[in-house]
Amino acid sequence: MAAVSVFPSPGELGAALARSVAEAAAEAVASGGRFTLGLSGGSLVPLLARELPPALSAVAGSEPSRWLVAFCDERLVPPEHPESTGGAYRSQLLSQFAAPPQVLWVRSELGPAEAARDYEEQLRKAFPGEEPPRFDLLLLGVGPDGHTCSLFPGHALLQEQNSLISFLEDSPKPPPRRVTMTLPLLNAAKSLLLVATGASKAPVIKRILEQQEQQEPQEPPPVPAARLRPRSGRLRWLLDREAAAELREPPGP
Ligand SMILES: O=C1O[C@H](COP(=O)(O)O)[C@@H](O)[C@H](O)[C@H]1O
Repeated sequence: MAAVSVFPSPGELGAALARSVAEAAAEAVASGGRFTLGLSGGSLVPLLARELPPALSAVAGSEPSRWLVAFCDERLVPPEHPESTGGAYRSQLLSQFAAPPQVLWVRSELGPAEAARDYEEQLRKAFPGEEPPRFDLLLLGVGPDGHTCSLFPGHALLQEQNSLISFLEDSPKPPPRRVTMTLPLLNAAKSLLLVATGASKAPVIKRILEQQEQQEPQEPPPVPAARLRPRSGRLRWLLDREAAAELREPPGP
């Protein structure tokens, strides 16, 4: 069963999220020399930009210069476009680091298929000998429809078994052209942290947690985020009170 923490406000959730990232970074660097982190876009960007720098200052050994950062999905728009996840992280978060991490960028100037192929190649090079690569930590969001990364309900990409990275040109949420990590890569991670805030997410959070709790489902759960079941890693949800409003017995922080 997934671990679920509920916070009184998005601010308190953000502080706890940043602390968890800083602690995971220090632990990974101490044991393996580097910290591999996957970032999602949307509401996570401003949250991390505000909370992560101070949290890193408080945890020794968590310096970003020892990190490898990748994006869990990317919208195929120019980096300066307001919808670019990489562009948003570059201007809002990475620009705050004195010594930046190594970053795997999705090359949005390429067509979708070529951008996905190039990004998968970058990933494989960054994790030599690991099949599939196992990120230390992936930070994931979830939309009100239950999508996570750019994996949308009912989309054929949910069936992908072979590629680590795939692309779509028909995202129901604009912009339509995107590159995304696939379920085999996501579920290989050592740790997944799912973050959701706001009342618009409450109904889907209830559905996801119910679907995730099924031990051996007959069918793969229809909601994409409910298919996050790390093979041997940890999965933890961070919710604010509004997103957790429909849970029967909301847990505490
Ligand atoms: O389109 C996307 O949506 C999800 C959820 O975003 P949020 O703003 O509702 O948190 C996000 O995780 C993903 O990276 C993004 O491309």
